[in-house]
Amino acid sequence: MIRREGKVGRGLRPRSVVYTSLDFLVGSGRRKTLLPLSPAMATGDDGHGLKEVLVTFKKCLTDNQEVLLDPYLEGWKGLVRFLNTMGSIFSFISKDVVTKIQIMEEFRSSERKDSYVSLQSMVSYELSNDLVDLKKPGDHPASGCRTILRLHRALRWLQLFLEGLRTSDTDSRTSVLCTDAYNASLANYHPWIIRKATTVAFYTLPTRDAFLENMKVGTHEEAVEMLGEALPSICEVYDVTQALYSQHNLLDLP
Ligand SMILES: CCCCCCCCCCCCC/C=C/[C@@H](O)[C@H](COP(=O)(O)O)NC(=O)CCCCCCCCCCCCCCC
Repeated sequence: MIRREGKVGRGLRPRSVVYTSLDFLVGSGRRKTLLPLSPAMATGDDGHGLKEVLVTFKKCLTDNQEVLLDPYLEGWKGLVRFLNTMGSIFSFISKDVVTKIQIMEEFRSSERKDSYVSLQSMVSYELSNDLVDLKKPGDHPASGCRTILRLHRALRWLQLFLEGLRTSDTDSRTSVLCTDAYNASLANYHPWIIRKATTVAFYTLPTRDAFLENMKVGTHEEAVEMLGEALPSICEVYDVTQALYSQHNLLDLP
């Protein structure tokens, strides 16, 4: 049983994250139907630790600095599995990520799949074919460019949170680390209601020690060491994507 830091988590009954139309749907609201998840993705119980997940981001970058979409999505799927072990209060967040992963996977299995091999090829293909709503929502509400932008902003949160976790004292509160990382990144793009729900969910996060254990990487020291090894590739993927989006003026897509 994971020990919780705040009051909100007490008395929570674990339930597997199974998406139904009755669940609180957050996000664009453009896709109301979610495809069923594999049991591992739904419960988070795949027996793997966070190391394997974070290492996946290493595989994203090619020698010529292209970000490959398949490992990028694999990394996100692993993060969703991990998030699902944190309790059902986070299901509104994992649902949103799953929806975005599914949008991207559909591109990767469409007849235009070759245009979505990397973020660079996706940007080039979607822009040259006018497939992106640049100023306001229009005919392309779920373009690859805007969908990846949402995940890209979340990757910044992950980077800041993991760095906080890595460098903090043993008695630091994960809810504070998480809130600080959120306020410095994603919160700037979320409306009040999402910020509120998110901050409440953060209060249920386990203690730093329990969190490190849940990563299944070995001792706390080993977990911290692993974060130090994994973070540079996450930062690199973030920086390359940021430069790509900045170069094409895509950082504010609606
Ligand atoms: C471990 C605690 C996890 C805390 C997660 C912190 C991130 C909080 C994000 C809150 C998102 C709320 C849900 C809805 C968001 C959408 O409105 C919004 C905009 O999308 P739209 O333009 O299509 O409408 N979506 C987004 O901004 C994307 C959010 C993606 C959140 C990804 C969170 C991944 C969490 C992975 C946890 C893994 C932790 C590992 C650490 C060791």
